Amino acid sequence: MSHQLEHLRGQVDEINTKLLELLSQRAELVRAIGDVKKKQGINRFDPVRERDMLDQIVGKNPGPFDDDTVRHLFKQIFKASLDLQKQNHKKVLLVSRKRHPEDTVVMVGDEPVGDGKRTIVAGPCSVESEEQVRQVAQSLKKQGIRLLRGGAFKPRTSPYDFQGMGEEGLQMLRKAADEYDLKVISEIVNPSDMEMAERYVDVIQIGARNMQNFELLKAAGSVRRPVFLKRGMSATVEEFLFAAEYIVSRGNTQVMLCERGIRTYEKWTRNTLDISAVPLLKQESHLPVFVDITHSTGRRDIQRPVAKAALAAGADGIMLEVHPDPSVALSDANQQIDIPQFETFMEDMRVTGLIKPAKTTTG
Ligand SMILES: O=C(O)C(=O)C[C@]1(C(=O)O)C=C[C@@H](O)C=C1
Repeated sequence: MSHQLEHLRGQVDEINTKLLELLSQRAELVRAIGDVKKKQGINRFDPVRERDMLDQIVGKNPGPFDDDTVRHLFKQIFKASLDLQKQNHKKVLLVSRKRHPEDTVVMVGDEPVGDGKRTIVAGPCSVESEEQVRQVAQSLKKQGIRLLRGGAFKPRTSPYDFQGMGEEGLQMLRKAADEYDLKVISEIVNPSDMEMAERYVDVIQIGARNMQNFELLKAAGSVRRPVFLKRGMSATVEEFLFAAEYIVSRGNTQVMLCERGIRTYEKWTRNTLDISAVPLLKQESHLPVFVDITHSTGRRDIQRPVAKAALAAGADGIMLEVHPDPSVALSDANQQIDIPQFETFMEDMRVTGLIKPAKTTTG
């Protein structure tokens, strides 16, 4: 490099440093302005002030930059300043990892979830009979799985479809779970049912259709049971986290998140599994993250690779539907797997090393 070029660059370096110092000083002042504005309830963005400043600056423009370029450069500074003011006042959510860097381990009775081992939640879409639930519970026990799911209150698209067995269904789930030392997870759709649900279930599920039912979320925030919150079918990841915040901000910190596919134009799957939501949720939040492989795909033939993808992407667990005879199921007959298929599925998961071998084989 010639001496002359070196010298000129040296001068530019010095100016860069000065500019940065000045920009940082400006940023501190702007931050302080932001605080004052917040206290006084004034809008952060002030186009009139920006226009005045630009006019003043351009009026003093000595060149060689033309006025438009100067305007553009300063507009970038105003924009960055505005962002800084916003950042300063953006509330850090309770569900955020910024607030709580360690993973939350949710205790479902004596069963930890989110502690590093992968958790499987399985069971029929709907509770249909004592025998049906019992058969599935027995199969879970054989696989060393502790969390039994089953729908008793079914929010269905059509009002003419099976609506679930209600409290009687919860009783059946409890009975089967107690027989095989399992934990019950079931969806509650009405805030006034929370108290009743606490008698039968170990985990309250909030379904996709209710993810933004704020009264239900508040009610779930007040119960002494962990909550399994499913992502709404059209909810953004941010909206999903805000829904979880509703629960946690009411005092219930035991929340698990479940990605269950979102609605897109794709028709070959029931929903589109948003696999990127898994690492995003793990990054942004400290709560355990699940993937519902049944609802996200709506088909049996791709459940295994999807389960593997979910676990490889960092999910703490997966949820799937198992029915003794799916072809006669009262809901979601096309997507549930039967018990032999479930056993093969579990075997495959173990071979990959993603799921640990079953501890218990009795029952
Ligand atoms: O002066 C203000 O009210 C500010 O908030 C500061 C500032 C700036 O960067 O100068 C930032 C954003 C507003 O749109 C206008 C000006």
